[in-house]
Amino acid sequence: MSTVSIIVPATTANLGPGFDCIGAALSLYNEFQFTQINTAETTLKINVTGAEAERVQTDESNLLYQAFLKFYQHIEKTPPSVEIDIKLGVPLARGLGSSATAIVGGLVGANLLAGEPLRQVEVMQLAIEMEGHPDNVVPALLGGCRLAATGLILEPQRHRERREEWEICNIPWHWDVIPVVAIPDFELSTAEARGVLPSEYSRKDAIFNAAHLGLLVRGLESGRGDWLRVAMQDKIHQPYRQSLIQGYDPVYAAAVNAGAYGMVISGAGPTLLALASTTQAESVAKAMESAWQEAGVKAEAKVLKVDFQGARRTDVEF
Ligand SMILES: Nc1ncnc2c1ncn2[C@@H]1O[C@H](COP(=O)(O)OP(=O)(O)OP(=O)(O)O)[C@@H](O)[C@H]1O
Ligand SMILES: N[C@@H](CCO)C(=O)O
Repeated sequence: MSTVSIIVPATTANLGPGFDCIGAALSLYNEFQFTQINTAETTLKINVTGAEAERVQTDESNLLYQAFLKFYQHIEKTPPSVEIDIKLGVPLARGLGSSATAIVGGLVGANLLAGEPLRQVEVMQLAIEMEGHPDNVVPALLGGCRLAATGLILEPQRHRERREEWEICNIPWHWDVIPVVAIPDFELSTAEARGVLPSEYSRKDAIFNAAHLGLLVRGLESGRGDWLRVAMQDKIHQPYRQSLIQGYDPVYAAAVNAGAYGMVISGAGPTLLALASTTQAESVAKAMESAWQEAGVKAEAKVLKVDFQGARRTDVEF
């Protein structure tokens, strides 16, 4: 009987101007344990613990198990019978990549149980295909802050039109840029938050986001607050989603007045992410939590760290 235990970090996607292309892994974790059971027919048992455990499916529709099945389908092998233990540490539908932890966790767990027939880049490709955008699953798998660009590779010599490949680059994160998340007690599904976005944008908005994403990358790398203050703005998703998050404006004002470089929606929300210096992070967290409570919303603010390791085994010492 084989068992593998892994943890997968939460992630915050977009970081303002990097819609669907940049994200960072954070020090909040979901834990997954897979125990292979030797039985004739394929059976499944899923146990879920932690806050909101009752919200996670325990049958074959479970997203972690769906990723597990996708892996075995990809390697053209019959999936083994398995008992899965899920310990939740990442809140659901809050913009912290809970679905990405399930997709990455299912694929990584299956790869480990199967003796690692796939390389990490192949697992990453399957994860992006499942989620539909790279900015949560890539940092959840690899750790750190990651920028993903898809290059359409022309292969004229083979008369094949295009092969889409992802180019992933690590974005160095300065030690004095601290992620502060304020997690409200209401939810906003990614599907709903994507549904309010326009399908086309002006050239002016496209140029605005291109410039601000470049400045964001340099600001994260250098720790320069003057660059981050300007960089954390967006024309692609924030203007359409802010109204879905009750209290956005007062929480933004409180965060900046408490010394944050800036504040954005974490992923598709409703969690709000502020970036602050080490000395300001705690006061920014308190200010965001108080502002939301004054707006009538119960929220919990946490000063986190960037997780630079990504999904990893916890049952063996390396
Ligand atoms: N740890 C988990 N294990 C198994 N399934 C999960 C887990 N987390 C989320 N899911 C499932 O993934 C699906 C989407 O979850 P959720 O609503 O949290 O994702 P979302 O809308 O993408 O929001 P976010 O990714 O910001 O958390 C739901 O069916 C949920 O049950
Ligand atoms: N880029 C995605 C992230 C979802 O977590 C969105 O904002 O819809």
